[in-house]
Amino acid sequence: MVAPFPISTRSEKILPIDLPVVDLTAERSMVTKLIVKACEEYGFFNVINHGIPRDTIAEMEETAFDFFAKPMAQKKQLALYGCKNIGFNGDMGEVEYLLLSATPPSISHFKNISNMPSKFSSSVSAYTEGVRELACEILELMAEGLGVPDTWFFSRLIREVDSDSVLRFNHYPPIILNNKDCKDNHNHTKVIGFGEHSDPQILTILRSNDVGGLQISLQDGVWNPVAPDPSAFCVNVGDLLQVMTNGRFVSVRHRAMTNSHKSRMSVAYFGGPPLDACIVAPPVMVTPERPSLLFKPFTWAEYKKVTYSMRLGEHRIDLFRSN
Ligand SMILES: C=C1C[C@]23C[C@@]1(O)CC[C@H]2[C@@]12CC[C@H](O)[C@@](C)(C(=O)O1)[C@H]2[C@@H]3C(=O)O
Ligand SMILES: O=C(O)CCC(=O)C(=O)O
Ligand SMILES: [Fe+2]
Repeated sequence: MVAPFPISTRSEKILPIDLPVVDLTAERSMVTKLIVKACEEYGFFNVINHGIPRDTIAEMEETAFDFFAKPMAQKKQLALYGCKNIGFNGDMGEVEYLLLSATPPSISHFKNISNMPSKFSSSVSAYTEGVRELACEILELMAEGLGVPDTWFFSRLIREVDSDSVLRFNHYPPIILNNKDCKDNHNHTKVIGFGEHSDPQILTILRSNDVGGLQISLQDGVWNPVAPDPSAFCVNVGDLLQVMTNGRFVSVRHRAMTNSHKSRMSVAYFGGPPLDACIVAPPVMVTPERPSLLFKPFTWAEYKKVTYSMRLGEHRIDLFRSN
């Protein structure tokens, strides 16, 4: 019998890892070095002492849980709500979500969401402003660490009023499976909440509750579960940042698995540039190790169009490699 949910069936090795931890209050040159190393080796790192007030996070999380607890008929009235179908090309996962445009991150913007209490718009706005600022700060530290003379080179793109950023709330309800074939060798469920993919934008700032599920793939066929840390933000390099660093930073594939007993909730801010922004590495990223541009220049509109016409797990960045 075919299970009614996606289960990972390929033979896979599961190897838990600890992500690098970056303390934003540490000495600046140490922070920039650590970030650069983490982005080269893992494409992911955790940020602590990030400055976003605990209340801002707690309020956003509470309103999101309240929303997902509503009856299905009510949730489905909202065009921004999705359940099990991811994108428009047949991808499925054991997830329900809200997908909001995060540009511009102002209270008035989120007020336009019909049927939502004003508490939702104010808490989501405050959260979005916090994570956008955090993303900009991290992008400036990255530019500094890479020796890019204009330290606003990356952050400017998501600060622009017409930047194309997105906020996604993912809720993974618990799924209990008794069959031992549905567990990996670490006794985690093999039910896929959000399938394997890389994030297409510049930088992702992800936060989850204390339920694990995120796995990254540093090597083909190997999945590395990462422990959740609700007091930290998990930051990852998107495809565009890989292009703008001429391949020095890696946009690493990842996925989210469901838990057998607890609900996982994650909130991801995807910092994206304006649609007409030209994506190309600055001259300083062309070095003896990378003597030419690895990718052809393109606009975000061109890349986004390709991304949204493809399946979640496809390697879209390969289409833009220089010959
Ligand atoms: C299947 C798809 C969903 C997605 C658009 C796409 O065609 C391929 C990329 C997917 C992704 C992954 C990261 C983000 O969650 C997202 C919002 C994005 O920008 O690219 C999703 C897209 C989506 O859910 O619409
Ligand atoms: O829920 C998670 O931890 C990951 C979600 C994710 O990768 C995404 O929304 O792009
Ligand atoms: Fe992702």
